[in-house]
Amino acid sequence: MEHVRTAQPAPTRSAPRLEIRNLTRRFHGRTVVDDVSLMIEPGQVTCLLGPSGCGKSTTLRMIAGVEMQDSGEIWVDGKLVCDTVFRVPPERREIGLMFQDFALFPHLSVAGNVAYGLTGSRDDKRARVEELLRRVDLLQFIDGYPHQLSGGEQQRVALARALAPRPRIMLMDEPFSGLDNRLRDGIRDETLTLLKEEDTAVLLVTHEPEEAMRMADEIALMRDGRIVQQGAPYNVYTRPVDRASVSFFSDANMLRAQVNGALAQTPFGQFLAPGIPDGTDVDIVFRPQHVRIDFDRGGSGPLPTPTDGVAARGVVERARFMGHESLIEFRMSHDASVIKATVPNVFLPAPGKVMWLTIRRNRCFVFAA
Ligand SMILES: Nc1ncnc2c1ncn2[C@@H]1O[C@H](COP(=O)(O)OP(=O)(O)OP(=O)(O)O)[C@@H](O)[C@H]1O
Repeated sequence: MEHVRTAQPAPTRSAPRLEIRNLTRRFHGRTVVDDVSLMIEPGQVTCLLGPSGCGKSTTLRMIAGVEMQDSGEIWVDGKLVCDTVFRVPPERREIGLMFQDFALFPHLSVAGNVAYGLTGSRDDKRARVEELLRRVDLLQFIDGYPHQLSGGEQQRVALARALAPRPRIMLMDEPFSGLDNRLRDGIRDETLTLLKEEDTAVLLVTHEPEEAMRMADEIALMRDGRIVQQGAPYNVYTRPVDRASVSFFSDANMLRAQVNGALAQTPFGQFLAPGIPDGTDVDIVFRPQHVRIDFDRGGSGPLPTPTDGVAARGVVERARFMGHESLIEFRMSHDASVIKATVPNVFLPAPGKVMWLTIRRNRCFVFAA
C-alpha cells in the first residue's frame, strides 16, 4: 500500500519542485554518489556539472527511478517519492527524460511520437501535439517520419515528446552532445525558452562547463560522487572552492608558496593569505586572462604596483591564435615553470622573446595546498 509522508519540518514556504536529500549509491563497495542533496524550483534549470565518471548519470537515474539508492530520499512538491523502503514507480513520477540517444520511434509519425505518453481524448491529444510542434517550429512535419528529419529537428521532436505530458520535472543527460556545434547553440536556447515557458524544474547533466554556464540558473559542481560547490554560474566561476574547481572551467596557472605572517612570498611579489597559519604551503591559482604581459625595457619590467605586484621574467615558448584571443606560453626564468597568458585579438610574439609578467591580485585564488 502506498504511503505519503509530508516534508518535516513543516515548510515555511511552498516545497521545492524537486528535492533530493543525502542520496548515496555504492557499486561493489565503491561509493559513486556520496551524500548528494539539492533542491530545484519550478522553472529553474540546475546543471549537474562534473568530469566523466563522477556520478552524474547515476544521480539522474535514481531520480528517474530506474536505479535504487542505498540511502537518501527523493521528494517532489513536498511528497516523498522514494526512500530505501518506499518507492513510487518510474512511470508514476511525472518526470520527463531526455538523453543523448533520444531515439524516436522510427515506425511512428512525428505526431505519433509526440503523442506517445499522452492520455485523454483523441482531440485533446491532437491539440497538445499541435501546440508543442508549433512551439518547436515543426508543425509542418506533423505527418512526417523521423527519418525525414535532420538531427536537430529530431532533437526538437524528442523535446516536444518529453514535454507533451507536462512533466513536473525534466531530467536531461547530455541531451545536446550528439549535435554539431553550429546547431547546438540554437537548439540549447530554444530548449531553454520552452522549458521556462512550461515552468518545468530541470536537472541537466553535462561535463561541459560552457553548456552549464549557458543553460543553468544554478550549477552543482560534482566530483568523485560529491557536490563540491553549488550556486549561480557567476559565483561558481568567480569564487571557486579549490584548485580543481578553477581548472575545471578554464586553463589555470599555479604558484606554490609558503605562508609567513598571512602573506605568501613569490617571484611575483606577495599574496595575501588571510586565515592560513604560518608554515602552510599554499597554491596561488590564476587564470590566463588575468596575467598581464609587458615588454622588456633594457633588462627589466614594469615597476611594482599594489594591484599587480612584482613583474617576473619569462621567455615566449609558444604563441597561438585561438579566434577571439591569443594564447601565449612563457617559460619562467626563475624556476623554468610554464605560465599561460591570454590576450584579446591577435598578439603573437616570437618564441625566444623576453617579456615580463604580472598577476592581477584581485583575480587570484589562494588555497591551502
Ligand atoms: N550499474 C553499475 N555497476 C557498476 N558500476 C557502475 C554502474 N553504473 C555506474 N557505475 C560506475 O559509477 C561511476 C559513476 O558513473 P556515472 O555514469 O554516474 O558517471 P557520470 O558522471 O555520469 O559519467 P559520464 O559523464 O561519463 O556519463 C562510474 O565509475 C561507473 O563505472
